[in-house]
Amino acid sequence: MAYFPAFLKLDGKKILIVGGGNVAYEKLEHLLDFTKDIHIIANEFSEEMLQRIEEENLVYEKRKYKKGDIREFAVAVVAVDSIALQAEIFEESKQYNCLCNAVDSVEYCDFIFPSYVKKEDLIIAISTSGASPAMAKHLRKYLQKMIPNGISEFLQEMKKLRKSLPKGKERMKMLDEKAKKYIENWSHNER
Ligand SMILES: C[C@@]1(CC(=O)O)C2=NC(=C\c3[nH]c(c(CCC(=O)O)c3CC(=O)O)Cc3[nH]c(c(CC(=O)O)c3CCC(=O)O)/C=C3\N/C(=C\2)[C@@H](CCC(=O)O)[C@]3(C)CC(=O)O)/[C@H]1CCC(=O)O
Ligand SMILES: NC(=O)c1ccc[n+]([C@@H]2O[C@H](COP(=O)([O-])OP(=O)(O)OC[C@H]3O[C@@H](n4cnc5c(N)ncnc54)[C@H](O)[C@@H]3O)[C@@H](O)[C@H]2O)c1
Repeated sequence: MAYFPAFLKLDGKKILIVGGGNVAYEKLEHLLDFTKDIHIIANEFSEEMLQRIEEENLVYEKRKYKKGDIREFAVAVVAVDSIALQAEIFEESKQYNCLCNAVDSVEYCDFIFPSYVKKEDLIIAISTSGASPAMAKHLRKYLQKMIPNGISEFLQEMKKLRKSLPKGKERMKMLDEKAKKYIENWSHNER
């Protein structure tokens, strides 16, 4: 079965990253675009990871993962170089209703990280269902070049209009035409 694309609300949800290497750093960077409530446990941390942790004032522990560590977390990202530990934490996560992502095997993932383009309110998520993360990355770069930066202001304007005008067919028609026109003029909009 394919993955269901959903946008997860992280407010009030505690995130645990296990691992302090290159992949943990990439996952941390992506999570930081959406939440600061991140706790990290690893027996070794890379320099860049430690620097980012300090910049963001995150809680971290330099030690081995131990059973039960995920208890208080809503989401766990297991970025360690051991498939056995990824499997173990995934199994454990079921006991605590914790959503788990394991970086080496979709078998041990409740969800996978998409590649994404983010321009304030606009978020476009891309997934290849794990078939080719490299392809997801290049498709992201392609879309990033295509979408004008001005889209953030355009979305703000649309948001204001939606709030200020009364609900109904007329508002729907007007918003639909404005959005259609914006995309038709894509090439004239500032990149
Ligand atoms: C999109 C992105 C988001 C992010 O990380 O936030 C992401 N991987 C990215 C990059 C990337 N990852 C890898 C390469 C090397 C080239 C290649 O293998 O293609 C590159 C490219 C690079 O780094 O240049 C290697 C790799 N990745 C996974 C495995 C394990 C396996 O497949 O078995 C291995 C093999 C390890 C090995 O054996 O060496 C697994 C996963 N990686 C996913 C996400 C999930 C599926 C996403 C999907 O396809 O829908 C999934 C299933 C789980 C997860 O991580 O959640 C991010 C791009 C962000 C961006 O730039 O936009
Ligand atoms: N999903 C992806 O996007 C992706 C991309 C490339 C590689 N990978 C896979 O990700 C894995 C990690 O790669 P990396 O380059 O970050 O490795 P790394 O060796 O740089 O980092 C591994 C980290 O795991 C920590 N660790 C290991 N056992 C631990 C334990 N018991 N308790 C706490 N921490 C522990 C280490 O201290 C270290 O910080 C590899 O197995 C690789 O195949 C995934």
